[in-house]
Amino acid sequence: MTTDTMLSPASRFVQFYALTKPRVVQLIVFCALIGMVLAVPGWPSGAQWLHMAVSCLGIWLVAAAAAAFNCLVEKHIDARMQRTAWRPTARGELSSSQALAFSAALCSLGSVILFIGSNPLTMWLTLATFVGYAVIYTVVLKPRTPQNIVIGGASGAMPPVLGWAAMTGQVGPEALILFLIIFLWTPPHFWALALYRVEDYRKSGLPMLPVTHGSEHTRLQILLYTVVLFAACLLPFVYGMSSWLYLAAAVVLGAGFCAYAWRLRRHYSDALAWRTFKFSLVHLSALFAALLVDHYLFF
Ligand code: HEM
Ligand SMILES: CC(C)=CCC/C(C)=C/CC/C(C)=C/COP(=O)(O)OP(=O)(O)O
Repeated sequence: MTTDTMLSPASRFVQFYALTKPRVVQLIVFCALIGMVLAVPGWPSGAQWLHMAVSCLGIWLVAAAAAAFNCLVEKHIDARMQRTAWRPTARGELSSSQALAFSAALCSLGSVILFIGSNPLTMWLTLATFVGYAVIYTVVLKPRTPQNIVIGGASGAMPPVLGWAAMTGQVGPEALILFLIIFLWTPPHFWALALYRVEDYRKSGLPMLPVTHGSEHTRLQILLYTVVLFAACLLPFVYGMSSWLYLAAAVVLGAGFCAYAWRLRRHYSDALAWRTFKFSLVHLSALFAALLVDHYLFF
């Protein structure tokens, strides 16, 4: 085993970077950016682009800090699950103090950037989101209730609210509509993954829905949430935030998610659950991309 002193700086960087759950945080920041874009009528000025970039950096840093704190808190749980056992904290390659210092540094830097480069409200809301995910979800809810990801999903749904606040200094109804969409998207997103990882979660001792209530109940919940999500995704058009282009995307993507959920309910397979999980990522990414394109074409 490579000792700490033998690790190159690049290898050490890779270890710390892995704690930030980069691909998750990438979509988190993209959703925050869409909140920023929708808050600014028309094409942004140079100063507004700079403001967006600085705000995205601050949000990325705090989200990365939250993910790293989650890895620290769950290192023993991660070590018991095949999907997460590779993580540097689970393998003991990074100590708890190293992970804590890394998370604290990212969170502090991100907070200062938001306070100075964006506005105090955005900093406070982002810190509240950090606490919501890293403490309320990870420490309080996750080990105790199968509703952990529904309640904890509120923190994951905050990015568009943060983006809107960054550009306006307030929280508008448009931002809350985007919050609702991600809030309703999270349960089918996660429960599809939890279905094919159910044995992993059973070993971990975590009360995820497929473990506590079984596959059939979970698949019904996924279907119910995707149907409600379909309706919620129409709200940007109904509220006048978006036009026909977005509506078409919302209908096609929402119908696709409902179709996956319906098939999963009727004929379960791990392969279909995995494809449903992967489609959830396509759904949210493409939906928010449609908001972006629609905004610049019509607003
Ligand atoms: C409490 C809410 C959420 C839970 C419990 C959850 C759970 C998960 C889990 C367990 C994975 C697999 C990660 C891995 O195996 O490394 C995952 C992947 C992912 N999640 Fe979520 N998620 C949540 C919310 C979100 C939100 C709000 C977003 C973005 C807006 C998001 C974006 C992603 C992405 C992009 C991936 C793929 C990561 C990869 O391919 O490595 N998730 N999610
Ligand atoms: C702006 C800001 C502070 C954002 C924080 C929100 C955030 C980072 C949400 C991440 C969502 C997510 C991947 C949860 C999975 O956690 P998990 O512990 O269930 O996943 P795991 O089992 O893969 O560790």
